[in-house]
Amino acid sequence: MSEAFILALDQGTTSSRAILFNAAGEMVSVAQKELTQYYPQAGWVEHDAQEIWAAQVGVAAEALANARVTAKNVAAIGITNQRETTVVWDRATGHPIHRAIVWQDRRTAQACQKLRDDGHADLIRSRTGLLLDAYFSGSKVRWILDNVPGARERAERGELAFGTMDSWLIWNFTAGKVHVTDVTNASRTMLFNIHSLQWDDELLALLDIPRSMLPEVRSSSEVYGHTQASHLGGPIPIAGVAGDQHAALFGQQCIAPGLVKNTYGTGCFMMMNTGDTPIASSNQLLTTVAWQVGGRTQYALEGSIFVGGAVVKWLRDGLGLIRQSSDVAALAGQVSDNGGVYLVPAFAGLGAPHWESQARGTLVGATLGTTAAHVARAALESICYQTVDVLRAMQADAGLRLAELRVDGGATVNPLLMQFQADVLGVSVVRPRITETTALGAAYLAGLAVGYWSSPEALQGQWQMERTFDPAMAPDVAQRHLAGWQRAVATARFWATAQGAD
Ligand SMILES: Nc1ncnc2c1ncn2[C@@H]1O[C@H](COP(=O)(O)OP(=O)(O)O)[C@@H](O)[C@H]1O
Ligand SMILES: O=P(O)(O)OC[C@H](O)CO
Repeated sequence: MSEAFILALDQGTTSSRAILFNAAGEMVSVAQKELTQYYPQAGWVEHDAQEIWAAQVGVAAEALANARVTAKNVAAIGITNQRETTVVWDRATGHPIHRAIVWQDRRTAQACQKLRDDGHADLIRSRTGLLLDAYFSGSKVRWILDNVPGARERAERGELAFGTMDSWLIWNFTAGKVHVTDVTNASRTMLFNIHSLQWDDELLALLDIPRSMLPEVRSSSEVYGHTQASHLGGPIPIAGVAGDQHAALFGQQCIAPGLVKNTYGTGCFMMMNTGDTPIASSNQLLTTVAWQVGGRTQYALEGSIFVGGAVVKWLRDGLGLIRQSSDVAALAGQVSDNGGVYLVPAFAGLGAPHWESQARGTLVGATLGTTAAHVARAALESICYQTVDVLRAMQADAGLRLAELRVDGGATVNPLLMQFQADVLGVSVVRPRITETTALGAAYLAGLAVGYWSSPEALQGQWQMERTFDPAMAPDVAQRHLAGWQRAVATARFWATAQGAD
């Protein structure tokens, strides 16, 4: 038989990608399509689920065509996806009943506050490992049921299905025959008990969500179904599913307890493998399922930063300071430091470890001497400071000090960002040869399920370092920067609480 490949589908916040990998874990071809972002009101973010499906199947076909590979040479498909983003569709027609509500969307912040005021936060934390926040899918599903006319009645009659993007794509690839998700995506819904690995009836009752809407929960590495032949020219087993941050942890080979990765995409997501035991955080981090592979469930601690690389998109699209994202390094590089300017990019509230949902973007320290270059620098630095806050919380929870931080994601191409990250962390930042580790992780999960690779351990030789950024800043200078950042965060929090906020 001619060479076989694994196709990874990475359905991200800003784009849908398809990447074909060979047995050595090398990228053979890539196709990508940007997604439309809808901002119908301040704090709301939506996606068109039909556009996502069309884009995903389109890039999958393109990746195969680019490599002149046909479906019969694809051993399996692995799916990885932006997590929490919520779509509800009609089981009979397959049509979404509302645009997908994206993880960044804050429309349910008040509803979550009400649940907190009513004393439900501890129950949610103990069952799901999550903080009670609008970030997760649960309150978004409820919003759709409460706001789309007739939705609740239809859901109660069993006519509607809920899913995150993995479920939605599998449903479409299998023409509505398979309605599943995996444990990692389920663990981000605020409806899933991470200890029993089951949907939690008490939480479903609390959020008034009928169980009949929910997908069946499966492991992260098994055959869920086959693609309809019409989509990619032949049936292909879909054999791996994981939320993108979980897939990145797997792709970075962080398969042993204590290993940590940070992904710099739209947001920044740091995860530490904690092994077979879920660790409850004392520092406002999330406890989540890392993956379930070969009957073994591993857990992770996570620090979720809502605005990471998105701050660069904001410099480009919101402020018009740069024409393309890659221009940011040159603009920020025009000045040797931030000139006392700090930007807290709390555009969607602050995530870990602050969890201040009412915070908004805050620029402090500007003078008449402040230029666009200082703002660009402050924007890049904000990604790094947020990462320091999360890493400190994680080290405190785990009781260890990290030797190095493995990084990946779109923004890691920026050397200025990576060097400043090492400087303020005081820890080496290690960039692997393949920074598409999210897709690679999904490919691994799928390949393991169909015997394309024999075991997670057998993959370990594939991880290769491309470049290490060692700390080069004097510790007292780093401390001064971090102190400035802390004051800026305090200002953002004051702004949120003093106003009563909206
Ligand atoms: N040179 C750069 N410097 C910093 N950030 C960048 C650069 N190029 C792209 N980005 C940011 O990286 C993000 C895209 O990364 P990606 O991993 O594709 O994200 P996602 O999976 O969230 O869609 C965007 O937010 C973009 O602004
Ligand atoms: O699409 P990304 O890479 O920004 O990841 C989004 C996260 O999964 C949201 O929790």
